Amino acid sequence: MESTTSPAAPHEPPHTFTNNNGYDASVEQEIPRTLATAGVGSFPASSPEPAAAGANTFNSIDDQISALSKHASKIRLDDVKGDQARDKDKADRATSEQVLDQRTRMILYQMINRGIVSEVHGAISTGKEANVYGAAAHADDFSQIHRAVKVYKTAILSFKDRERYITGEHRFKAGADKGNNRKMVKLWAEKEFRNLRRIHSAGIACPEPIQLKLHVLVMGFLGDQRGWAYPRLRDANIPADEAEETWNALYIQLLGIMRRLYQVCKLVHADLSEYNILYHDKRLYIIDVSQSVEHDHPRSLEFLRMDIKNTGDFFRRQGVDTLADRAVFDFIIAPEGPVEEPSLRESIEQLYAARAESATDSKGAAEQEVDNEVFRQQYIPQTLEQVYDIEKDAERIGHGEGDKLVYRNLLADQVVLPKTLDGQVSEDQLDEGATLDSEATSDEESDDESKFSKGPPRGKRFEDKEEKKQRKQATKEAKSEKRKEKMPKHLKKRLVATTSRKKK
Ligand SMILES: Nc1ncnc2c1ncn2[C@@H]1O[C@H](COP(=O)(O)OP(=O)(O)OP(=O)(O)O)[C@@H](O)[C@H]1O
Ligand SMILES: [Mg+2]
Repeated sequence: MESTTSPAAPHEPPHTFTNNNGYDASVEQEIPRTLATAGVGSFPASSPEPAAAGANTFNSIDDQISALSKHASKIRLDDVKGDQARDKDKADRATSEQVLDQRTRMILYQMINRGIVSEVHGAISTGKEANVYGAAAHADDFSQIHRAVKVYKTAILSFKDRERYITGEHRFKAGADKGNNRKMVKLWAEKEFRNLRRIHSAGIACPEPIQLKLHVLVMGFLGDQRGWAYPRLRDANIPADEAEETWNALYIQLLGIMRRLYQVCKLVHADLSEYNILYHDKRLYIIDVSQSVEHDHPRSLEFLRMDIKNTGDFFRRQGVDTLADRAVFDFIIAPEGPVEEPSLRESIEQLYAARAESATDSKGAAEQEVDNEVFRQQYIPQTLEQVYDIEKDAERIGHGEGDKLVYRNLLADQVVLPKTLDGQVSEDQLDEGATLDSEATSDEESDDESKFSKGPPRGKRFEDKEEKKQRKQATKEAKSEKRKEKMPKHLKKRLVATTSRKKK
């Protein structure tokens, strides 16, 4: 059994878990204490609904609260052991911070009621922005499985720092109210959920997104049967005798993931490091994707460069002979080339081979570091409008020096030139007033990811005013034409009734 005293220990489950048998008896005795923190008896007699709501509404909310409160004993957060081995400060903080507010509790009760989770227990991790709790659930065959519940903190200021990830992100255009913390946090949770869904469906190892309600996200648990979460890559316990080989392979695996993330999911992680990758059995799992941005984010390439630096630094510290940051960057954003394993791995191997053949190979580590530094300082334009001196760059291309441009790989890509990828119109464009309302989308949201597909520049702000007017007029006329052809309701009813009678 893994020991929690080792820095490489996975997160310890807070309760002894027996398959099909829930948690051991010692835990049950703690319930009264939890009930007290849950404040079950102290739910307001009536909910602070608008005055317009009638007495019936109050009653039904009361009924709902008392019905859901029966699940109070299934939330037991007192026992926080998860982080102790890894970070004592964090574990201390956990004890004071794990008390959930009433809104969060109600969301969890509702999820328990719907069977999304059957119990929520101690924190796997407590952080500045979110706590992640372990949870149990019943699988389709009634066996017990584990889930993870990420609860974003609604009363935090640190989300304000995140503004750089939002500005320019089209999915945040509607609904982002930077003055409203709760709303912002809800958007972050929603963003993480959507990103996870996209990453998961691209076959990249990550938690399976299961359910989202406001600031509470339920996902698949990355850990073993007994409820031990996999360690972060930073804490991975790799035996010394296979360290070199394993670290090299993991580095190559990660480059493949980054390219796939960029090309298939159209995302840049934007906080990728050994802290946001979990490790198990030679496999990397990508987590914490709430800040991940789309291609059209004005700083996505800058974030990509940062991800390359952070992960490269980590692997260099493990003794891996890494590729130059610029080579990795080019590999990830090149529109041509494979996006599937094992071809991804093969093309990385080719990069190593090409490096070995090239004249620059004689460069030592120090020189490579200089190259990396130059690359990190370089300005990366994201769109044509941002190109600093377009004439000069065009001249360089004319002189056959196009390959010196940082954005050369983007020249053929839709990121730079505002053209349609495949003529698809994105959902955003269809629905001007689209909001990222998780309440409306979480439960019933279809798996249709077309709203994320890249079309021409987002929004109708690129549209000419006159064109816009004409378009609106045309839509209006088309609608009124359609109305003319519409069969009056009473006639339609009669027709339906007679034809169905005939069938019988
Ligand atoms: N699906 C999961 N399964 C198992 N463990 C998880 C899962 N998701 C997260 N964790 C654990 O919880 C920790 C925190 O998760 P995450 O990185 O998503 O939160 P965070 O946004 O970084 O929180 P903060 O920034 O506030 O620390 C991770 O390092 C990982 O150990
Ligand atoms: Mg994290």
